[in-house]
Order: sequence, then structure tokens, then C-alpha cells
Amino acid sequence: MEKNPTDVFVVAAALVDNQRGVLVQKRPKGKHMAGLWEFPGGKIEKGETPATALARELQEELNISVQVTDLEPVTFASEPLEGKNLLLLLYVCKCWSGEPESLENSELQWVMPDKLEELDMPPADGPLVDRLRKLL
Ligand SMILES: Nc1nc2c([nH]c(=O)n2[C@H]2C[C@H](O)[C@@H](COP(=O)(O)OP(=O)(O)OP(=O)(O)O)O2)c(=O)[nH]1
Repeated sequence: MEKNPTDVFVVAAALVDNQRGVLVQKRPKGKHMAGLWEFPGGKIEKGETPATALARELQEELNISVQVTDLEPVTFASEPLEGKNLLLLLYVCKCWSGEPESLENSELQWVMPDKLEELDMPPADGPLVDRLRKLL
């Protein structure tokens, strides 16, 4: 099968804490979809697996260490994005080292799973949130 050059592969994590809920971050000003809340993560780079990409993103964005074996695949979304197709893979992570802090100047908040749907999130995230609510 030929690789579709218009696909954008993104991995994201629902970090789950029993007391605080799920961590979301606000997309910073100046970026596409600025101001919307999203799950931490980002694009998969060349040579990475989805899980190694996500562990790298979580380190870079939140300064936490995650073992790839603690990343549990949950669901995915496929959505048009600026003339391309976004394939967004969502993982749940319940175990990490360090306290998440924003290294990229984005606002963070913990939200209980049943309140996630009240947030303004990118269109691709709607089905992910539905799935998480049923799971958590
Ligand atoms: N991390 C994350 N990205 C999401 C979510 N939902 C969603 O549509 N996206 C989109 C936004 C971006 O277009 C893309 C993530 O790529 P990114 O954060 O690495 O890239 P970006 O567009 O912010 O900018 P850049 O780093 O490429 O300059 O996936 C989500 O819940 N989490």
C-alpha cells in the first residue's frame, strides 16, 4: 500500500489521576486552533513508534517520564485538518514520574471525565471524549 502523504499522525495522552481527573492543556496563542483544550501530545516524528513519540512529547511538554509500557491505546479519530487527514491516536496513562508542569507556556487543568465534554476542544476530540467517559 502506498503511503498517503496527506496524513498527519498525532499521538495524545489522557493522563488519569484518580483524585484530579484527566489533564488537558490549552493550545497557545499563535497556533492553529489556539485557545482550545487538548490532550497533551503531538506529531510522530520519523523513526518513532507512536508510543515512543508520545513518551517524548510528554517529557518535552510536561516534564514527566513515562514508560511506553504504561501507555494503553484506547481509541483513535480520523478528521480533516487543513486539507490533510489527521489521524489522532489516544492513549490512557495512569502511571508516570514527576508532577506535570507546562514547559511550553500552555495552561494546564485537571478535569473530571464527566466534565470533559463541557470544554472547547478540537473537532477530532469529540469521539475521544465520549470513549473516555465510558472507560473511566
Ligand atoms: N496534542 C493534541 N493535538 C491535537 C488534539 N486534537 C487535535 O485535533 N490535535 C491536532 C492539533 C494539531 O494540528 C495536531 C498536533 O500537532 P502539534 O501540536 O505537534 O503541532 P501544532 O499544530 O501545534 O504545531 P507545530 O508543532 O507543528 O508547529 O493535532 C489533541 O487532543 N491533542
